[in-house]
Amino acid sequence: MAIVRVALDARSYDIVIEQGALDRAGSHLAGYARKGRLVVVTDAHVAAAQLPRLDTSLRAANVAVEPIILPPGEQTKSWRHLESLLDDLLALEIERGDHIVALGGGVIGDLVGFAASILKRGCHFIQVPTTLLAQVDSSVGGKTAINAKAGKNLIGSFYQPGLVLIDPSTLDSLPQRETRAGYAEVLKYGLIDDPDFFAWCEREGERLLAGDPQAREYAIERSVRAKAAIVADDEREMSGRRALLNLGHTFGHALEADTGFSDRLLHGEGVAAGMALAFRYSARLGLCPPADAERVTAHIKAVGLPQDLASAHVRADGAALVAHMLHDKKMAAGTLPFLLARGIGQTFLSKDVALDDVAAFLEEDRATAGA
Ligand SMILES: NC(=O)c1ccc[n+]([C@@H]2O[C@H](COP(=O)([O-])OP(=O)(O)OC[C@H]3O[C@@H](n4cnc5c(N)ncnc54)[C@H](O)[C@@H]3O)[C@@H](O)[C@H]2O)c1
Ligand SMILES: O=C(O)C(=O)C[C@@H](O)[C@H](O)[C@H](O)COP(=O)(O)O
Ligand SMILES: [Zn+2]
Repeated sequence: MAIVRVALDARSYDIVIEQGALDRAGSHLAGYARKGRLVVVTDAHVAAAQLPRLDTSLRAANVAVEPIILPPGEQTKSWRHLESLLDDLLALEIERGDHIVALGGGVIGDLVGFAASILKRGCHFIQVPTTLLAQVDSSVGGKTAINAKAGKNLIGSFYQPGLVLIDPSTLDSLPQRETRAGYAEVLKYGLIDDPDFFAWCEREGERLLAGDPQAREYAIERSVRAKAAIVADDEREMSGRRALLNLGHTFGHALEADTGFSDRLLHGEGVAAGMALAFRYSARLGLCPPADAERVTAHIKAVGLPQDLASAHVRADGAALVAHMLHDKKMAAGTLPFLLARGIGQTFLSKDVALDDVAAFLEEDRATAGA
């Protein structure tokens, strides 16, 4: 078992990583139950694959689980589902002191975190992430959100959980495509500022994707340690440090928006293509050695993730994709700070990017990839 602390003064909390933790949920979570019950919000896939483990363990500790089961998928991060979730929580007479458990991937974590942050002006919540993406990224750091017509994650809050309980064995039931998408956010930590970790991913990534328990636990712990340190330093993305976690996301969110947030392109797939594009754009600007951009592109392709517009199945032109980027939350005074790289492990926030140049690059990149 490993415990990583997210140090945020009164909002500090632990991330517990333990193989089989769901089967010991009684000992981890019973202390958070009021009147012998815990409300657990999950989606239909996770309810089938993992909820019984949590339920059995909590029942043995005399805690009844009150489940709220939502439809799976990105479309659930919406006003409609937020409203019905809030109504369901109120019907269960949730009090401000109660803890709501988010059992699932990033969709459930982001939605439940946002609901908890506004219900009765703030109830406690606990993250029990069940996808690789949620275990290495979304369950940590307190970004909560739903999507709006105008774009991704545009309505939300910073609201930290009280505990993150990670059981890597929940990934045994995760579809391979979802594991691969989550791997993009693992790679991200190496590309931001940890070139040794990127090299580890090049050597051991296939073992991690194949479900090797040691590789999985190593990658989860190394990722959450990296994220916890960044969040402790810049909780609300004010200093620029936390913005590094957005590597590949300005491109990625625009690609996701182009697909209408459908399952044609998962978040992690958009981020994978977005990181490869960010490295190639950095190389085109003369900032990054072309060999590094090629290495990043090659690894992303080798693990079966999209690395350009064609492999992300995006047909929109550069200008249309840039129009989506105008909704990015980093936009300030009419300019969009962009995550670029001077090399692998050397990501930085640039304020010198012209969006018409980004549009031109996207068209060139599409033509080069097709050539
Ligand atoms: N808040 C943050 O810091 C942050 C960080 C990264 C991503 N995100 C958000 O996270 C979302 C993506 O999260 P995700 O990739 O976890 O997707 P997801 O929550 O949609 O889960 C992916 C799919 O896997 C299923 N699933 C989950 N766990 C399972 C399990 N153990 N066994 C079987 N099936 C399982 C789900 O039902 C779903 O169909 C996006 O909306 C993204 O914006 C947020
Ligand atoms: O935690 C962060 O900070 C991140 O940026 C993590 C990202 O992986 C995540 O997708 C996040 O939701 C994107 O944030 P946004 O502010 O661009 O919506
Ligand atoms: Zn992300």
